[in-house]
Amino acid sequence: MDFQPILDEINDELRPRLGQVGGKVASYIPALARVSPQQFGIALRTCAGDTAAAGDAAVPFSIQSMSKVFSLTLAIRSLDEALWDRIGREPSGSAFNSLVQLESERGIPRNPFINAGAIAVADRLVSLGDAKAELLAMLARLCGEPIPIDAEVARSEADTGFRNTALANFMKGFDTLDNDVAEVLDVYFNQCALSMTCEQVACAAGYLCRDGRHPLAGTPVLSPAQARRVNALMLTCGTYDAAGEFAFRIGLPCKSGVGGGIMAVVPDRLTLCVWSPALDPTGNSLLGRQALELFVAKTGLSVF
Ligand SMILES: NC(=O)CC[C@H](N)C(=O)O
Repeated sequence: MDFQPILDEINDELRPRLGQVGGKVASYIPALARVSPQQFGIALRTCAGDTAAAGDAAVPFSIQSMSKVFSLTLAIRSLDEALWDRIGREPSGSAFNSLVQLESERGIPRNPFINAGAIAVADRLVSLGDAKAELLAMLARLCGEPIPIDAEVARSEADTGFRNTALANFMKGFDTLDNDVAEVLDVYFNQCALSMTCEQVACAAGYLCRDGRHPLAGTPVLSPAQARRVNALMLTCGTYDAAGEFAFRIGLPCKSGVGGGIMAVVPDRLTLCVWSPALDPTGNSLLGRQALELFVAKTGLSVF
C-alpha cells in the first residue's frame, strides 16, 4: 500500500479544521499552554522500514503521556511479571489524573497509563538505577539519534504538578511507593517533557508492531508476549476514559499525551503518530483522533 498519498489526503482534509470548536490546548502546564494549536502532523513507519509523513511531522512536541509506553517497556524488560505486584491492568474509566480509585484500591493504580500508574512505574525504575538516563538511552537507540528533554516543560510540570504530587504522596502513604516522592516525580516530570517529532515517535514505537523487535536493528526490545501485552494495555487503557470510544471508532492500540500526540500500532504492519495540540475534554488530541479515524477508514487497517 502506498501510504504517502493517504497521509497527504488526511492532512489536506484536516488542516481547514485547525482551531475548530471544542479543542483546547492543555493549560494546566503553563509551558504547554503557549504551544500554537494551529499545527497538525502525521507520520508512519512500516515493518519494512518504509516511511510516510505529512504536515508538521518534523516539528518536535512534548510527548507527555506517550512516554508512559516507553517507561513501561523499560520496567517490563527488567521486572517482567513482578511489575504487576503493585500495578493493575484494568481500564480506569476516569480521568488520567484522577485520585478517587487510589483511595478505595489502597494505593494500587488501575493501570500503568493513568498518572498514578506511570508514577508507580517510575518508582520501580528508580529502584533499578538511573531511570532518566536509561530512558534517554533506550529512546536514542530506538530513534537512531539522541532525544532531548525540554527543560522548561519539565520545570513547568514540577511547578504546577499538584495533582501528581498528591498521587505520589497518596501511594507513599499506602506504602506502595518505595522511593523518595521527589525523586520519583523528577523522573515522571522529565519523561513527560521528552520532546520528539511524529517521525521519531513512529520510528521509536516500531518494536510494538514487530513482536517486540527493535525497529532499526531487529534485536529484541521486548519478547513477543510482552509486546502483545503492551499493545493490549494501549488498546484498553491508552486513551483514559475515551478508550472504549477509541476502540469503537479506530480499533488500534493507541497512547495519547496532553501535548496533543497520539501513537498507534497496526500489529505486523506499521506504527504511526499523529499530533495536533488542541485537546478534547478527555485530554486526547481532537484532530489526532479524527486523523486516526480517517486513516483507518481509508486503509481498512484495524485489529478488528
Ligand atoms: N495525559 C497526559 O499526557 C498527562 C501528562 C502530564 N504530564 C500530567 O502529568 O498531567
